[in-house]
Amino acid sequence: MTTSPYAAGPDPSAGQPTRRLSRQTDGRPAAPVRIVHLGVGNFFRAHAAWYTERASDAAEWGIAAFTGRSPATARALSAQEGLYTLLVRGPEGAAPEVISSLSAVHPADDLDSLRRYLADPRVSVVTTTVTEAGYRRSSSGGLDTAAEDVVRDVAALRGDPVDGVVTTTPGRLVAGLLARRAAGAGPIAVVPNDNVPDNGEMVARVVRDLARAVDPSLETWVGEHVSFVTTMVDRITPRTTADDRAEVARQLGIDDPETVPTEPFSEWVLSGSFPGGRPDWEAAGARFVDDVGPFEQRKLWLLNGSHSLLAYAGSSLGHETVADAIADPEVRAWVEEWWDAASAHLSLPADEVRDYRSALLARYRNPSIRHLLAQIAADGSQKIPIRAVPVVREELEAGRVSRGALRLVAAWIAHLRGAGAPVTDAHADEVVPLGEGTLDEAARRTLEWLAIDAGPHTEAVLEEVTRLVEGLGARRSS
Ligand SMILES: NC(=O)c1ccc[n+]([C@@H]2O[C@H](COP(=O)([O-])OP(=O)(O)OC[C@H]3O[C@@H](n4cnc5c(N)ncnc54)[C@H](O)[C@@H]3O)[C@@H](O)[C@H]2O)c1
Ligand SMILES: O=P(O)(O)OC[C@@H](O)[C@@H](O)[C@H](O)[C@H](O)CO
Repeated sequence: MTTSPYAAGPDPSAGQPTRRLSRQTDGRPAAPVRIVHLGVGNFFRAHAAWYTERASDAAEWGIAAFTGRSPATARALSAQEGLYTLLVRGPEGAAPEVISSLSAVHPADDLDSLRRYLADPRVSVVTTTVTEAGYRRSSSGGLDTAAEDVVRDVAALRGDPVDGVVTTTPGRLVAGLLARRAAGAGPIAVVPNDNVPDNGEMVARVVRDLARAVDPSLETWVGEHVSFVTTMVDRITPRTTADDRAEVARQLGIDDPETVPTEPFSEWVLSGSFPGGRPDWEAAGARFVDDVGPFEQRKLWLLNGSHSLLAYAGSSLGHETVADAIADPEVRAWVEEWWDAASAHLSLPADEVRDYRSALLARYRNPSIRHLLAQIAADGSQKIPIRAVPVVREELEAGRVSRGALRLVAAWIAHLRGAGAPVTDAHADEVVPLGEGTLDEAARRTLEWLAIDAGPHTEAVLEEVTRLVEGLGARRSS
């Protein structure tokens, strides 16, 4: 499906003439919009948009994508009529593919278009990829009703359910669902594609909480008309670099500022119903199962957990990318130790776990993927509780003060205390102070914030965490 379309454009690669993407020359018309997506980041374009492109019925399923916040991506993608290049980077080289499944791209604040799409009975799926922080959850998992933007959204929709101006993802979903209910447009599926356990129930909860706050009868309508699908998503997709854009120019003669680099591996496991229909995503390799839980636990603990360990421990040693960090024998040993701790609590056959671990090592070592540790380090407040804490707790329940599991917590504490990648966190005000003061104080405060109650092992856990933070510091200065 590699194509070479274009209208004249600037040249990003040393004098070589290049063209810009356009549908006229690409030859593929935009499919009718039947899917709405919120959050047009790189991952969505490497994953759900790619599966939709590859569905056997792709010509019937166009996506209207909305940015998460800023309008820049909508402007850039609209200028090329939704087309963009996916650059699949494997160890053997890079293969570009022009993706055409985005039929329209809108800025986040184009609420009229969002409401219009959701009021259309032909639209039957809403997907989201807005990062863990985008769902505006409180630490209890429900909607953060104290957050200022959430308070504003509730007031706006109470005051004007038809035109109220909202900014959060739950607010935008509820605004769209109000329009759908008013139009009698029928049932719809909401499909979150972020790395959050039980993400279907997670988004159901914030939507119901916000719906109830706006209009209790809407919560009932949501219960009857909206299916929340749970997913496990996997495809390592870094930020775009100038090299990616130049590679596309070199291979296809296209200047595509919206190029998205990704790896060859991809996985999408879904559970839930689609009452209004969906694309034939299985044709592209998606799997529909009764229970996503075991897949999700395997991926979140083994992949994302080790990613976070690499991000905090690896960056504190001066490594910049996943490939750099995993090449450091000591860091690799820490990853193996983390995997040993996590693997003990996975409900999957041992040989499957072993194969998954060795496949992960190969993916991390992929020399043509430049995945920055600083990107993975962002929003630890949302990630450590789901990536590290369950394994620490399982180990404690098995009577073990697990060095392999606690190192991830220790590495995050070192990060909060200034080591390695800078702290970028939606809850920085809350978590940066956790790392302040003496190391003992920081460890106690952080374990309490993470609700790690080690009971009789409390002092042993504190000692281990302190030793591990010091160990990282010692390696740093050696
Ligand atoms: N990149 C990967 O390798 C990968 C793989 C699997 C899953 N994911 C999931 O995808 C998410 C996005 O990753 P990405 O690589 O596309 O990142 P990205 O930075 O390219 O895109 C993030 C998107 O989320 C939106 N967003 C961010 N904060 C938001 C907020 N508070 N409210 C609303 N929208 C918000 C942004 O506007 C953007 O559209 C991750 O957080 C993760 O849960 C990523
Ligand atoms: O995307 P985040 O920020 O949730 O986490 C960073 C990485 O661990 C993650 O993006 C992985 O690359 C991805 O989950 C692989 O499928």
